[in-house]
Amino acid sequence: MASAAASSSYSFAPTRFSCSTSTAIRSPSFLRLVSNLRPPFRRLGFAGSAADPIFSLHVMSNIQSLKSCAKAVRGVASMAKRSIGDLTAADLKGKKVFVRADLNVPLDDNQNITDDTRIRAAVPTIKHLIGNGAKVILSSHLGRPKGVTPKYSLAPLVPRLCELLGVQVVKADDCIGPDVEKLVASLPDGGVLLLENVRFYKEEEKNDPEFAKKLASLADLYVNDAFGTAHRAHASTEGVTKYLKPSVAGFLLQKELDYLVGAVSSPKRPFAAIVGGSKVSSKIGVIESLLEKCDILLLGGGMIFTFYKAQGLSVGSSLVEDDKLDLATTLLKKAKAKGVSLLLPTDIVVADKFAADANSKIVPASGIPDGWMGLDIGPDSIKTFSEALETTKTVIWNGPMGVFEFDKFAVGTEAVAKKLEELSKKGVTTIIGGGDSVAAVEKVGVAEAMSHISTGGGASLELLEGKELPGVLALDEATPVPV
Ligand SMILES: Nc1ncnc2c1ncn2[C@@H]1O[C@H](COP(=O)(O)OP(=O)(O)O)[C@@H](O)[C@H]1O
Ligand SMILES: O=C(OP(=O)(O)O)[C@H](O)COP(=O)(O)O
Repeated sequence: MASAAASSSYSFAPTRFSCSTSTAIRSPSFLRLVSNLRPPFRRLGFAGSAADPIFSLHVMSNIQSLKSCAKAVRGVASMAKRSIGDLTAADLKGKKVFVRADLNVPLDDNQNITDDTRIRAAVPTIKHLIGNGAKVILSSHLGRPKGVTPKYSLAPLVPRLCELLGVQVVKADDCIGPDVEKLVASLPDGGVLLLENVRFYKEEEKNDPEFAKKLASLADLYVNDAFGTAHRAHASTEGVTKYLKPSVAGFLLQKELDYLVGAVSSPKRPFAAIVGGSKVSSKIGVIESLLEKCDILLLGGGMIFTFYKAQGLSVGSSLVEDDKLDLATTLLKKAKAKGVSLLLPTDIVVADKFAADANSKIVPASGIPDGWMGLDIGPDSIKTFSEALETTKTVIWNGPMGVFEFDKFAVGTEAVAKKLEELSKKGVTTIIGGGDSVAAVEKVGVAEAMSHISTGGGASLELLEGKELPGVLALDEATPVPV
């Protein structure tokens, strides 16, 4: 399992080259390869910005240099998935495109969007389709409804979508059926129709073929940009691809794969991974997989106490998984055997109870008193971790260093977030692998600085574990690179 990501069947290789073709490529590794080419073999035009890095690199180059790039990239990634950038304007003009996005955003009690990150992340793909005169049929789930549930309607998303896209978005009351078909038929080129929550049908999560066929019948081609749901084999993420060709990746999905597979599989070194969060059991796969690739592994969060106990230290009333002590020992041995520098915190902030107003003190890792629980890493550990990260070129972070929801125990997590901001500004590739780490960098206000922040918690975890995502696997394979 550990090396699965490196040899994954979906990845970031450029999909086709020809002497006269302008090929859109989005891949940090590819950018590095191309930037290493000497002029006159390099003529590059960039679109996008570091702050909104849907990298779009248009390479118009000498065929010989493209062949050498292709060869080198193929050495890293075996098979690529076809992406929206591979479709020409003629492929899109006037076509009905079924776009599966993950617009599963948090709403408050008044149905106001409290974080629109996922909507903003879906915009580049939709705008590209609008700009090329396609008719966009936009689909998503929201929450986990059991049947039709007004609270989970996608209606509250319409104003924000209109605002971000700069066009009128028509909202359907269903996602299949005659009324939807009529709305699709009246959609102008460049128009956007938002279907109702696809999970209002139980057939969606069952990946029911008949339901998938009904969704597919609405459109001419399929774009999957729902990275956050790509680990689900549902009708709108997987089943539909059997009935709609071409089925390609959107810009967001492509970018997530570029970073979480591409940059992690062939990182600029030294490559450091920071793994935290609550339990070892939820991160075993990630740690094992990253041990195959990284040079430095920094561990924090609740999981460290299982490692300490495995080494014979007292952990007081800290979170421990007693059934994972052998595993912790195995992971420590594996790191040693692989020459990975695995660092555990040397000091801990302990609390007398699990509460925001708990009494706290800093103790060495070997001196956790009975009745006290470790809720954050201490200042010495922050210093050691910061120094270890100083010379890195790529850093991936998954899981907070402590109970960052309580301000008193958020110091370690915030220090790591700030260190990553500093490194990012120096050109280090910084990847935040979804989940609570995203909340942490947002809380600290350093999200903008990061190279990539994943929009999928579960999906990014599965990718980092080296698992293949059904929503990605189902997409068309890219045309092999002619060399
Ligand atoms: N020392 C600790 N003791 C108990 N819980 C912790 C500790 N450190 C971190 N946590 C908790 O871990 C949770 C996040 O864990 P996890 O879901 O594994 O991370 P992520 O969502 O980033 O993948 C947070 O709610 C945080 O409070
Ligand atoms: O929010 C999501 O996942 P995440 O909480 O793991 O990031 C996705 O929209 C997937 O939702 P699901 O876990 O209900 O399939």
